[in-house]
Amino acid sequence: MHMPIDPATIAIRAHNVTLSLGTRDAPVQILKGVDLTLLRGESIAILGASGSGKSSLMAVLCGLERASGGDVHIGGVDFGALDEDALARARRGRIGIVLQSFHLLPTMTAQENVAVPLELAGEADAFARAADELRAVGLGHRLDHYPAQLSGGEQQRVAIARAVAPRPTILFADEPTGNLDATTGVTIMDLLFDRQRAAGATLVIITHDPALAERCGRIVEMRDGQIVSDRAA
Ligand SMILES: Nc1ncnc2c1ncn2[C@@H]1O[C@H](COP(=O)(O)OP(=O)(O)OP(=O)(O)O)[C@@H](O)[C@H]1O
Repeated sequence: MHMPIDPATIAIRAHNVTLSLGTRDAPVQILKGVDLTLLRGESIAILGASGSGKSSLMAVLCGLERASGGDVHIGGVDFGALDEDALARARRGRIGIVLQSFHLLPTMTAQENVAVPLELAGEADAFARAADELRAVGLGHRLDHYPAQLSGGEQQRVAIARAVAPRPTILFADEPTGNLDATTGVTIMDLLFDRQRAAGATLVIITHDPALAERCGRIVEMRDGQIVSDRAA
């Protein structure tokens, strides 16, 4: 028997989500009716072959891409009903994203990269908070370094600090260790789980790596734009 889920425990609820891209004459059905409920504080791996729709699903779940059909509620807010400004406001501070290729701003120091989003979110002590977050990922001695002066693993630590600093309720990581060697990758994942737990955030990790997926509490598998399995790890 299924127990009903308390709505207060839901971080994201996607219902019958479809995504169609391409041109009007040649549309491509990328997501084909995805139902997914993610709970507060849980960690979920989204596993699937290249082209199965993992990144597209993430883009829809975090409001970067609008679903063509169905609906996405994040923290109880219906993202489909928001205009662009309201969507940007709703995303800010609520959603953190870590990508494979770090995406740090090259003209800003590590501390500035972390502080600027905090300032945008209206934090009064953004630079002090940024320094604290960088210390928490072991980069207290690299505050004034520019991305080009940091190793790949260090850059990903900055990206994690930046994503976590605004205390998001949901953290997305798309192949976060894809550009790192295996040992650095494990260290980075340890940090990501550590910071997730500290923030009490829901963590969604997109990966090809079954070993990494097994470290999450739950594994969702995609194939050809659909979820084909959803199980506890
Ligand atoms: N703008 C677009 N127009 C048409 N098709 C697209 C567009 N963006 C993505 N696709 C297609 O949608 C499918 C899903 O892509 P997506 O990037 O979500 O897959 P993925 O599972 O994340 O793959 P990977 O692991 O290789 O990153 C692919 O077949 C891709 O070619």
